[in-house]
Parts: sequence; structure tokens; C-alpha cells
Amino acid sequence: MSGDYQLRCPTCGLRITDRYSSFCPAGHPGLLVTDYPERTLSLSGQPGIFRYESWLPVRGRLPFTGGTVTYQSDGLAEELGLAHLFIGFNGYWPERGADLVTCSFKELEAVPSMLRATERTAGILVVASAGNTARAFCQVSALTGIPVVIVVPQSALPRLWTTEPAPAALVIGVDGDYADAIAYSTALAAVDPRLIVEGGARNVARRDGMGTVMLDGAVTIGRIPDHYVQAVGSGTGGVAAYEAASRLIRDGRFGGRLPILHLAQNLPFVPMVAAWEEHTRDLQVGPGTPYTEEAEQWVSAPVLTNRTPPYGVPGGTYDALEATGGEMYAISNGLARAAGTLFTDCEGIDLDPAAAVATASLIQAIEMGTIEPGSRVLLNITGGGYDRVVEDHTLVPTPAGYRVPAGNPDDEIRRDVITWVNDHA
Ligand SMILES: Cc1ncc(COP(=O)(O)O)c(C=O)c1O
Repeated sequence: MSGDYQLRCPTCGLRITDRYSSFCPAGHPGLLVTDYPERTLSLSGQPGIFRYESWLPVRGRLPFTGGTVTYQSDGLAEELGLAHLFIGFNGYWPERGADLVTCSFKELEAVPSMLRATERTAGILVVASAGNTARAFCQVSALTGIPVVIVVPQSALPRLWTTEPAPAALVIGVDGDYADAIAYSTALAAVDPRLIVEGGARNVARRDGMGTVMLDGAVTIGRIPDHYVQAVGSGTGGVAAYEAASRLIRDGRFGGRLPILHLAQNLPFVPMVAAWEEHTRDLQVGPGTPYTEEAEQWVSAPVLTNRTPPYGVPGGTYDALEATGGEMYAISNGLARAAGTLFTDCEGIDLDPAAAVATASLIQAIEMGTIEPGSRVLLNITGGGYDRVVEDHTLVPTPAGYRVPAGNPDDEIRRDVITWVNDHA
């Protein structure tokens, strides 16, 4: 049955019966992995992400038809001299059938995460985000009426919009940065047992939702690609691609080799690139390192500046890079801008700055010889179509219900949030 799965600890292999666990009961810190009873991938006949529902940790569906659109590139492929370049487009581009209206692959995470939350009795998610993730969760709330609490830095509020009003999304703007929003969201979730911290990379619904980019790529190409290219901040998309490819190998119909992961960050904030160059799990971030709050200010793709990515943890990005013989790239703003322009000129759609970073890393990989011209390449365009979406939709700002100082929620917020939960649970 769709929605059946077991969680497994990547360290000790223990199978965990509680389908909502985030940690191994034996105390191992690794990211739990889903094992689905269906060894072969069955396609449901549904559009978008629910085509892959047999490998999603959810029961039922939401009224949501968006998903990745994978197509073989002509223009960019020719420009770069690649014989088999496939683009996994995640964003808004109706001419190609791409219908993620908040313009990023974060909708692929939001949909299964929110659906899975509705299965639980204590089921209102509290999500901390600096941008695209918050917008995606608000949009899914707008479409479905599922309540959600969103905590963002106040600077991210202008990027919070949906294509329909989202009355069941409670938005809290924190006077601080992404790290402050995460800390506040954790404290807020403790206010009422019906609130649950969404969990980021630990949330298997998020990873398996993102993994559908790889599934759609392999189904379109007819086999697992040789190379997978993505820009990363948390690295979760890379881990998800690796996990999805591992399932496809067990399926047996899509080839037996993992794709080599090519993951990119945006200079000057490139802590994972530096750690991977040293081949260490030990990530150096913060004061005394080059990867400070100051460095974060200079990147063209702020969504790529996560200070606590699940990099060294078992089952995280380091392990995914190791397993696939992966590479990492440090991309300057100038190279990203030029690559983004080239992509738009060749393919005909605007990109999220993060997707421009990914495109630049593909160019660098070809120049370095880490991607060969004859190989099959899946380029994950994680976001795009912002110029296109405003032609078809009116963007509705999602206002902050509260603007609060960083720290712990005060008594008034606690009272108000409990009242809000009573009204929405
Ligand atoms: C458009 C876009 N691309 C890439 C990323 C990085 O994703 P990951 O979580 O896989 O590191 C993000 C993260 O927010 C994003 O919004």
C-alpha cells in the first residue's frame, strides 16, 4: 500500500517501528532512511510529484499537480558540447508543463511534509526558513488549508508570497538571521504539544520529496544519469538524489551505478567545499573561519548559506559525496551571473540565483574534465520562472502575524499561539 515504509538507522541498521521518528533509539546521530516495501518503482498515473507516491512516506494525496519536469536540452547542451544534457526543471514554466508556482523545488519538500503531518494527532508543523522553503509551505497551506507556522528572519518577509491567500499560515518574523529563526521556531514548538518541529534534513518526507527530481530524471532518461549537478546550502538535495538513486539501483531497471554528485556553493560562503577538499567531516563555520555572517552577505544566492548543514553526520552530504565519488565547486557571483544569462539565452527561462550557481558548476566541471562530453548529465534547476509567474498570477504577500525579537517567545506570544492552535488543530 502506498505510504508503507520503515525507518532505518544508517549506522546500526536498526529498523524503527515509529514511522515519525527522527532519531535512532540506540542514540546514533545519523539521518534515518526510509525503506519502502515496493522494491520496483511503480508510477501512479497521477501528475506531478504524486506520480512517485509509492516511494513517498505519505498516505493519500493533496490537490497538488506540480512536480519536476525533466527534458533533454538542445540549446545549452550544444553550447557546452554535451551530447546528453537533461534538465530537471523545478519552477514555473507552463510552456514546458512546469507548475511550481513559488518557483522552487522546495514545493517538492513542502507537499509530502505537510501531508505526512496531517496523519499525526499532534500535527501542526513549525518551519524555520530564510526564503524559498517558507514560501513553498505557505503555498501548500494556501492550496490545502493545512495549518502551518512559519518562522523567518524579518528580512525574508518581502520574499513571502503565494498565488492565493494563505489564511492558515501563521507567519512570525524574527528580528535576527536564519539561525535566530531556527532557535525561535524550536522554542515555539515547545509551547504546545500539537506543534512539531519540521526537522529539515532529518525529515524523510522532505528528502524523499526532493528525491523525486532524481526519479523523474531516471524515468525520463531511461536510466540513472552518470552525473547529477546541484547548488547546495544544506546539501539535503544531494543526499536525497543519492538515496533515490540507491533505490533505483535496487529496482534493477535503471542501471547499477550511482550518479556522481557535483554539488556547488556560492563564494565567498563555501564551507562544505572547503571541508570536502580536505576530505574531512569537520565543517568550519563562524568566527575565526572564512565562513562568517559577513561572508554570507556577499553571495548572490543567499539560500545557499546554511551555517549548520547536515554535512558530517552519518547519512549526510559527506557520505553521499563519498559513496558517489562526488565533487564540489566554489562559484563566484560573476560566474553564476554569466551562467544564468547563458542558460536563459539558450533555454528561454529565467533562473533562481542558486540554479545559476549550479549551471556555472556544470561549466566548471566540463572545463575540469570531471564531466565528460558523452556522459548523461542531470542538471537540477532548483528554481526559476520568477519573471514568467507574474505574467499569469497575482502574487499575494503573506504578512507577518507577529514581529518578535530573537530569543524565546514571550508570554503574550505563547498565549496567542495556543489560542491559534486551538482554532486550527
Ligand atoms: C532554489 C534553491 N536551490 C538550492 C537550494 C539548496 O538546497 P539544499 O537544501 O539541497 O542544499 C535551495 C535552498 O533553499 C533553494 O531554495
